[in-house]
Amino acid sequence: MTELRKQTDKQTVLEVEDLHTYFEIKKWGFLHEGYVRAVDGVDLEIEEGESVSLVGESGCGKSSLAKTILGIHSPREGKIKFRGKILDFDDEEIMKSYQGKTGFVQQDPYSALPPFMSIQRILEEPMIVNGIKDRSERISRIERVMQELKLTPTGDYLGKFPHMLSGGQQQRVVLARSLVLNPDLLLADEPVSMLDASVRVEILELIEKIQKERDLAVIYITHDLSTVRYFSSRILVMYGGMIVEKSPVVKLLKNPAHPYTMALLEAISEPDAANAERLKEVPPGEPPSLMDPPAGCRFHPRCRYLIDEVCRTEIPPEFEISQERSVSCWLYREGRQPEDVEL
Ligand SMILES: Nc1ncnc2c1ncn2[C@@H]1O[C@H](COP(=O)(O)OP(=O)(O)OP(=O)(O)O)[C@@H](O)[C@H]1O
Repeated sequence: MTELRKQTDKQTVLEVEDLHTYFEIKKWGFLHEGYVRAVDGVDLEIEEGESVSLVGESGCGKSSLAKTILGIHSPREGKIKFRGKILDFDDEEIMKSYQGKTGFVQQDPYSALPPFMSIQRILEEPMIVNGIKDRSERISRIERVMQELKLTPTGDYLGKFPHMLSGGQQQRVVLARSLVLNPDLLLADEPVSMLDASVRVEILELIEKIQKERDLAVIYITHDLSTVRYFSSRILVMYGGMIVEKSPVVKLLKNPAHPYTMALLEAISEPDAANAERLKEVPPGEPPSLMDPPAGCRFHPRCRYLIDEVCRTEIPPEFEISQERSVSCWLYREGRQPEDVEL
C-alpha cells in the first residue's frame, strides 16, 4: 500500500513493498523444521532528509527489517526500490554500489569496529573498497566527517585503536565510517542502547545534526519510545513482523490508535530517558512466536479490545484513519475514526 505522507517536493529515497524475510530453522542442523517469519509483509517509504523511527518490542523483527533493507539478508518476497530502481539482490555490482549509499550504525560499537585496525584505516577502508584511489581525497573526507562528529583534534584519534576510545567515541567512529561515502540513507539500529546514559543524548543529537545538515534520510530503530520525539517526524510501530501503525510522532504520542501502541505508551507514562528499557515489560503476555504466529491479528491474544468474529481469523489491512496516519486494526473497520474508538 502506498504510504500516507505529507506531500513534499523531496524525492523518495527508499520504498519497501510487501517485504518478507524468513529464516529457515533446521533440527539437528539439517532437518527442515519451519521458518521464523521475522518480516512478514512490510511496506514503508522514506524521502530525502526525513527521519523515521521504527519501534517495537525485542524480537518483533526490527533488525531483520533493517538488515534486509541493507542487503545483508535477502527477502523471500517483496521489493526494495532505491531512488526509484528495484534492487536486484543477485547483482553484486548493484548491491555494492547500493551499500555505498546506505550507512549502518549498530548497537554495539566495539564489536562493529575491527580491533586491530587504526581509526584512520577503519575510516579509509570503505573508500578503498569502493574504488576511491586518490589518497588525498580519502584523507580530506576523513577530516570532514571527523569534524562533523566532533572527533577533534583529528590527530588525537587517527593513530589510535578502537579499545583506546570510550564507548561514545567508538560510536562516533562507527558513524564517521558510515558517512565517508556520503550515503543517502542511514539506518541506526539502537545506536545508543549500549552507551552510558551520559552520552546517549549527545549521540542522538549528533545524528539529528548530521541528518539536517546532509539532508539525510534516517531510519532510527529503537525499543525506547521516549527517545523518538527528539528527532523523528514519523513513527512506524512494528509487532510480530508487521507494521501495525504509521503516524506523525506528535499525533501518535498524543493519541495512539493501535491497542499495541497504546500499551507501549502506557509503559512510559512520563516519557523521559529514565523510563528507558521499560518497554520490554509491557503489554502483559508473551510476544507472538514468529515460527507459528497466531492466525488473524498477531496482537489478538494480548488485546483488550478483541473483536471475536474477525480478530482471531483475519489479518487486518491498513486502514487510513486520518491524513498521514494508518493503522492495521479491526477497530477501525468501515471508516471508523479514532474519535469513534475508545481506547
Ligand atoms: N539470522 C537469523 N536466523 C534465525 N532467526 C533469526 C535470525 N535473525 C533474527 N532471527 C529471529 O527473527 C526474529 C526477529 O529478530 P530481530 O532481531 O529482527 O528482532 P528485533 O525486533 O530487532 O529484536 P531486538 O531488539 O532484540 O534485536 C527473532 O525471533 C529472532 O530470533
